[in-house]
Amino acid sequence: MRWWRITTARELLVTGIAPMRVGGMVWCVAEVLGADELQTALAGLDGWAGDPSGISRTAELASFPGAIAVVDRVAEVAEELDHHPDIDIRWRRLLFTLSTHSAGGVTRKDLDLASRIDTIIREAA
Ligand SMILES: C[C@H](O)[C@H](O)[C@H]1CNC2=NC(N)=NC(=O)C2=N1
Repeated sequence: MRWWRITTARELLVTGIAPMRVGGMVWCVAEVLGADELQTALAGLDGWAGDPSGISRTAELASFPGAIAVVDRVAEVAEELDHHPDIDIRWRRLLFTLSTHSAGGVTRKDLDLASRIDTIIREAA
């Protein structure tokens, strides 16, 4: 479990946990999802599978430069969200693995990032 300082309304939406105001700042806990909650959430994503310890999906792009362009775009989003995927690159095939390292498992932050990765892959196809 880990406390996140919330600076935007969007971040609040992502944690899905009741915010707490402490010393003029807003904080939320990033909590590892339960197995059932996770499976329900995975059904709304494109090709992700896994368990509360981590989720992953692959993507095959048309070319190696095409795959690297996707990685580049994912890097931008990861910086924006301050949440970073593990990425395995093999020619034009990518494997993304997500978990919240500080929480020790999959949280809403991973679901949010997964959905953003889906959009990037869809746009690249
Ligand atoms: C300080 C900063 O918020 C943390 O180091 C962030 C950066 N990106 C991260 N990404 C992931 N996947 N898990 C984390 O716990 C994490 N922590």
